[in-house]
Amino acid sequence: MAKVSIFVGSMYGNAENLANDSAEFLNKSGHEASVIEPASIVDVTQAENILFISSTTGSGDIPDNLLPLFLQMQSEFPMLTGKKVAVIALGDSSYGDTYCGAGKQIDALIEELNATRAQPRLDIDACEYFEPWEPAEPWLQALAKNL
Ligand SMILES: Cc1cc2nc3c(=O)[nH]c(=O)nc-3n(C[C@H](O)[C@H](O)[C@H](O)COP(=O)(O)O)c2cc1C
Repeated sequence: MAKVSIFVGSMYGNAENLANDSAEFLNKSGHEASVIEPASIVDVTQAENILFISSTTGSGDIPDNLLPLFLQMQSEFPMLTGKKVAVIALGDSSYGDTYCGAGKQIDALIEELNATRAQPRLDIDACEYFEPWEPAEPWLQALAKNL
């Protein structure tokens, strides 16, 4: 059993729903997952394992509800050494170069913070999947084994 803190960035609820469904799935898989919202830097430093689930807004930007935490992580730079961290990015490939920009920014930051990647990032394209759960489920199944 592993404890997983889920941090979510969402404008219109897609990533939010996926975060809640992911917590339920991980709990059914025998882990102890919860969506932390609003989250502060202390939630990050105290987390055992972390799952970021974020959509992209604007032009490759991080949603307003996750941005303060992201900026705080950038400025305070809490090392994530020894923590297993994974990222699910929601986006839309019709946005071109900024596709999944928020998830990519988070992914780059956790790399700099020396996190152990539990899984390669999952990018979910709204053009391809109407329902993000479809690609997320097998990815979460693999994550549940890696925790
Ligand atoms: C105003 C707006 C801007 C967006 N900008 C981007 C973008 O730059 N890159 C991208 O991949 N997706 C972009 N998207 C697509 C969303 O990330 C995608 O629809 C996602 O599923 C929304 O999830 P949410 O409801 O959790 O915010 C944008 C969507 C909207 C409405």
